[in-house]
Amino acid sequence: MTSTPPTVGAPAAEAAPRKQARTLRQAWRRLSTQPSTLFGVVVLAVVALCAVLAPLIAPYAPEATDFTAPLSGPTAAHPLGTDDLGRDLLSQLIYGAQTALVVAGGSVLVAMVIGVPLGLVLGYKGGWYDRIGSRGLDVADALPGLMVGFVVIAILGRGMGTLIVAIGLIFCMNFARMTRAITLSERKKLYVESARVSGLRERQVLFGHVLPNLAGPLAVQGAVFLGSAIKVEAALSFLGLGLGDDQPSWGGMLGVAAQHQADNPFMAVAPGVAIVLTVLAFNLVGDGINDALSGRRRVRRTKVLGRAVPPRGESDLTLASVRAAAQEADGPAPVLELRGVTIVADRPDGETMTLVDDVSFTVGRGEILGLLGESGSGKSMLARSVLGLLPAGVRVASGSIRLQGRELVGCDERTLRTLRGSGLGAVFQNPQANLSPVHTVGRHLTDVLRAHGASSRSAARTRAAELLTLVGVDEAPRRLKQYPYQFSGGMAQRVAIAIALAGEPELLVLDEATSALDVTTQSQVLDLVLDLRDRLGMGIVNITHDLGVAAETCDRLAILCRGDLLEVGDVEQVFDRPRHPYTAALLAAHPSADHDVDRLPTIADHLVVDGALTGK
Ligand SMILES: Nc1ncnc2c1ncn2[C@@H]1O[C@H](COP(=O)(O)OP(=O)(O)OP(=O)(O)O)[C@@H](O)[C@H]1O
Repeated sequence: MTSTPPTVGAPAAEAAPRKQARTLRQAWRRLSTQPSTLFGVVVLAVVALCAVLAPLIAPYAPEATDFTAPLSGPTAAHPLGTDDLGRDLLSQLIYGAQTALVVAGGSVLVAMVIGVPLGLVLGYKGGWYDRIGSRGLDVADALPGLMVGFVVIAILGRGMGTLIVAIGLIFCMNFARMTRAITLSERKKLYVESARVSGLRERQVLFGHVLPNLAGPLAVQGAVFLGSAIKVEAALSFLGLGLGDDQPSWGGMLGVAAQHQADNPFMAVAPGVAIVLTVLAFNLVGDGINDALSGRRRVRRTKVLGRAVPPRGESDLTLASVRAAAQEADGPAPVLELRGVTIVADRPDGETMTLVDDVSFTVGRGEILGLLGESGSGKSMLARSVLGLLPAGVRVASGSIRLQGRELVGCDERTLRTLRGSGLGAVFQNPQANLSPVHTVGRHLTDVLRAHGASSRSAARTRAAELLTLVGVDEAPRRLKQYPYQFSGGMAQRVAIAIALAGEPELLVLDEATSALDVTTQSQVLDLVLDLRDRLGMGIVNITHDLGVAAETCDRLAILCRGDLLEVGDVEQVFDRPRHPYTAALLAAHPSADHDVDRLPTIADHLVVDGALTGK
């Protein structure tokens, strides 16, 4: 192996405990500067203590009646007075905390159990599932919550379980909506695509990778709905539809107080204050969690790519000759074979827009083919068509994509899944975004290894450590326990490569895999790729903007421009004797330290391309 494992990961790992301590300190500092959240936490702690210690601290049993002192008002024996049956209001208030927390916790759990999986599936599947499901959510949401509660109680009868189910049903649509909305954006993230590409089942991707990333927003929503559930429970109990008279609840206490409003107005104060304070506390804590999470949210780096001037001019090459040359250059048994692939986007007006036009090339075993072209030339669409990850509304309109002779176009998701990971591996641009932040590196690797047949968790863990070592990560057993943030960019990209290799793929797709790394790390990762190619003999498609990366790593280059394949050739030929003027212009536009120029060259300065050739 030619690459020397960089040492950048080690200091990053050593810094992890310091980072965790810093995060806790920051969280505490944030909390201490939020007195409202502190207030909420204290109130909830008091309510929880009352609920847990009720049998110890309540002066009487909640149902104990003192017929000598009904509606007594505050006295030494009954500090908050008694109700119409002589039951001690302080004891009822304390035991009512149990009811409030159990009903609130239970109903939010029911709402989550129904709503979260529903939202996950709608958001992840998209398309018709989402359209029909979202309309269903709209209809369910339009029903007044209390009416839903009345119907459930009418069917199931009064009781704690019924109340929990009724309130859970009222809130489940909110959880479904929120989960759907977040999943819609999460599913486009690289870590989800990486998990799919590595061959994990849809269920594993959804519940193992997407769901843990919803934990923050769900915690905020859960806290707020705990408060709302207490309000609904109080309202139903107040109306006499909640718990039986023998079960203490704050809403029930309010209901009794309302009947004696004229002769004993004091009765409503204690349960009213308890409800208001507890609901307020849940909301304040929810806000606090939200603020803490937003404070931790990372600013993601987005790459802004300029679009070069469109090609114009003349050339002696024709697209037909390039396509023929691309096919002639084929080796005897290509791993990947694209024939006449045309990718289109469906427009809302029913028309289609061609993104990639009639592209053919092959990648041989042990060969690295570079896909070069400006931003928007169709490199990623081609790679995604191979991986079966084209975005919604974009499809392969014609042509054939064969992986080891197996046709991928028109393949169903199940077949694609078995191919991904075992036949195919992919590494994307941003190494940290490739990995779910809530799972350890070991979990990432073992999930994929289990999906590809590792016999047991311990076998998967052993193989995971071997893979980490293979990609140059030292102290693999220890690093398996660490989270992606504890890895430097270069180390995280090595982990992403290890995951891509877990299924021993025949073809590896690198989509700008080194663009986000600094020059030194980039060079180390490229060395690793070359080394792995030599040792494992897989074919590699390397998508890049970087001519230096292409020259250093690729055997052949395919030049794309506006969806057309302009030229395919050996790397020396393309660099030394470009056949197409656009290729020459692209190479000439590469900034060089040797040139003493006022203005960097652009493609427009050099370009002479025949309109017929580009087809535009
Ligand atoms: N979801 C989409 N729907 C419709 N068109 C799209 C979609 N995504 C990309 N395109 C278009 O497809 C064309 C090819 O895009 P592609 O992402 O493959 O380019 P690229 O060469 O990979 O660019 P970059 O190097 O910037 O990633 C572009 O014109 C782009 O605007």
